Amino acid sequence: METIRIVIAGPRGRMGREAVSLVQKTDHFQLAAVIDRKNDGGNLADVEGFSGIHAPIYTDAARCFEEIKPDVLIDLTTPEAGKKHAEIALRYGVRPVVGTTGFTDEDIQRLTTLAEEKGIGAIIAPNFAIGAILMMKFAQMAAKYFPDVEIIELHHDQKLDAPSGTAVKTAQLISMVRPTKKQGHPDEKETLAGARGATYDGIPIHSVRLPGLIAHQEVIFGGNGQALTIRHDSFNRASFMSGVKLSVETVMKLHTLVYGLEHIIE
Ligand SMILES: NC(=O)C1=CN([C@@H]2O[C@H](COP(=O)(O)OP(=O)(O)OC[C@H]3O[C@@H](n4cnc5c(N)ncnc54)[C@H](O)[C@@H]3O)[C@@H](O)[C@H]2O)C=CC1
Ligand SMILES: O=C(O)C1=N[C@H](C(=O)O)C[C@H](O)C1
Repeated sequence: METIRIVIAGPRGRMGREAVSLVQKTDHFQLAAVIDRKNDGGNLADVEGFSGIHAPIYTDAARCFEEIKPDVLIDLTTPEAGKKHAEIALRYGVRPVVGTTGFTDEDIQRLTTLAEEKGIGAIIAPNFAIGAILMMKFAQMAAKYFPDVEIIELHHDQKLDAPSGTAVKTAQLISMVRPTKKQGHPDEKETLAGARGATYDGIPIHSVRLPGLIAHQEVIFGGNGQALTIRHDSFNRASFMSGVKLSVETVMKLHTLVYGLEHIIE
């Protein structure tokens, strides 16, 4: 198998650390460089917690891609940085695998157009965990029979974006198979603003943020005299890594942008 040269943006973050470790232990992956907010010009090996892992550090994505010419960028940063990095990567012919969430439909459309112009692959994956992909697929299946649904996503309290990328993606998949409808009583009123949550195409989404949590989601369907709950839990960030590995391998064979691993995991 040919070696895939990878740049990781956000290596010191919770997900970035796992990704560095994944690349280190995968024979056909090579950590070519990292993009970090600090330590420009330094080496990852000199950063606490990365002893023995040699990779040049860049704060400027464009300069990194120009000098390193990697095959793939794995971005695990913040919504603002992730959008910028993905766009610069595509402009330099580097295939982005974006785990960072908080992208709007317009962001995804812009990156899709750019990937098409460049004729190279890109993946935006709101969730890399296989169980989460299945949860979303099962939810889409169930929505054909249970059109009334609410999503509750629960995450650690350091998360920047709400609702989660996974919750938005779940709502998008559900709205593909059910007609738009207003749920609840037609005359319902919130006596406390936000009580009924955010809505995506009429689907309420509720975001919980608490210390101690990692990443969890329930999709609750209500029907006549019955309810169906589909739940997924990530108890650690290693749960996302098989999806990161698959995405890096797959993006090398793509010529367009894929949004969501449900298109890859059949
Ligand atoms: N797709 C998936 O399966 C998953 C996605 N995520 C997403 O991944 C992203 C990162 O999550 P965490 O690791 O928990 O966050 P974190 O806050 O632990 O890490 C983010 C890292 O990005 C770095 N960063 C910020 N701006 C930067 C810039 N301009 N250049 C380089 N580095 C920069 C920060 O210094 C930090 O080290 C979030 O958007 C989160 O929603 C998280 C878990 C799973
Ligand atoms: O920030 C996180 O932690 C996670 N973010 C992703 C999301 O927004 O859906 C994926 C997972 O839920 C963990």
